[in-house]
Amino acid sequence: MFKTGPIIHQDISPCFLYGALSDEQFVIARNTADSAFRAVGRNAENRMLPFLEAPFNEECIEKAESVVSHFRKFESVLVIGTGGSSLGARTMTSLLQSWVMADNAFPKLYFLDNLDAEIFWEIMSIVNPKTTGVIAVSKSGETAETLIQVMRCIEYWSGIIDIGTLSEQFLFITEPKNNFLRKIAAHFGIKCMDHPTNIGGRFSCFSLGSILPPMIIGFDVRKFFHGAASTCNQIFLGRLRAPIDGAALALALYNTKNIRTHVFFPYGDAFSSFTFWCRQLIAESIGKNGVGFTPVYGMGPVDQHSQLQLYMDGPDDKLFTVLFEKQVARERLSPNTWDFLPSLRPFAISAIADLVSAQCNATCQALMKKKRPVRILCVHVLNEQTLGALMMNFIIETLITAEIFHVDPLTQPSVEIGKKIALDALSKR
Ligand SMILES: O=P(O)(O)OC[C@H]1O[C@](O)(CO)[C@@H](O)[C@@H]1O
Repeated sequence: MFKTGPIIHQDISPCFLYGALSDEQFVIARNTADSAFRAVGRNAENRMLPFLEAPFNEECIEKAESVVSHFRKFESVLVIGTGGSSLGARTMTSLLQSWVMADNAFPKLYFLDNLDAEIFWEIMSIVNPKTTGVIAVSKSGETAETLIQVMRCIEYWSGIIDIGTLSEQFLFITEPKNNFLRKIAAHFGIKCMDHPTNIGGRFSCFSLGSILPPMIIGFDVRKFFHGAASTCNQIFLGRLRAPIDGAALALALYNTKNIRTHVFFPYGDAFSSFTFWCRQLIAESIGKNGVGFTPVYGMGPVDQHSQLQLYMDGPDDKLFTVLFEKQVARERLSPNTWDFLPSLRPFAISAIADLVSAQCNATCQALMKKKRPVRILCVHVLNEQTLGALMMNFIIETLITAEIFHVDPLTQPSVEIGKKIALDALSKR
């Protein structure tokens, strides 16, 4: 059964307890965030935000299902794509990868999302083209990192398998436009599936190119969609204020404390890819016209031992979002084994999950005592449903923040400048 009702819990009270922010400062920002939220609601009603509708649409799941079993036959699947054409899929996959790889039931997924000659050729030396599928995802079909890796793969595969069977192993997901990926597909007879033209990369986590790779390794996408759709409903029905209050908090801190940095500090490795996805969402959607928040990634507890000193005692210019999953104790303790070291009794009588939870709490308390603004986002368990809820929550929070700062969240015009310079330089070789 799917759980209904809010499945994520946000607590912003730590910002007020020790005076990082006053109630009055927050209330002013909350009024602004409320009217920005109403504007987002109007845009949604006018169907200008199709990605909010995406998790209500099973058609996309059915399209993915039509090719999932084909790709499950391979030993390995390479997923080529970058930015929003990879981060959503990676985030979903990271929930499963560890146990899936352990039982070998599904292909091993390799994400070629960065471009690195060493890693690319290392992966080529590991996989067997005869038993490896390739999925390339690019909305534009024109992204340099994606194209060059697709081209090298086709050359490499052609040297080993019959070129006529490339169509069996390759699949491209791209807009239905006459882009480079489509042209390559037409030339080699490779199957193409449509990426929605009206949904940009970082908002495409509920679209085919993002859901297909995790589905190949057993991700339950229906639960994921349900988590996102029910959270979307809760928010627009006024039953979940988390994204509105999150945006209000950021605005209040921006105005009163000049805060421009947003540190994500999750406890739980499974949050790691999610945080990278959030980073693109916040950076590309809001960072324009001289405004924006610089998203910073940390991971607890490990980064307590690298970044926390700065966060506690360095410049007071950051908002901290601590993400926490209530981890369950998995071990049977045998405290008597450690009777010879009485000082270690706290660890002898506690599970690893208990220590993680205590450390998360301690970090929040310590930051609060230093009057650093902290909000805590907690899920009971990080699974497909809560991940969908979290992603929807941050998408809506980002839309509200963009509305507050009068920037268009759907574009990233400045990224194009560098792309053009790189392409011009290569063309002159
Ligand atoms: O899906 P595409 O068109 O290959 O784009 C990949 C990524 O590149 C960008 O356009 C710019 O970095 C991102 O917004 C996008 O997610």
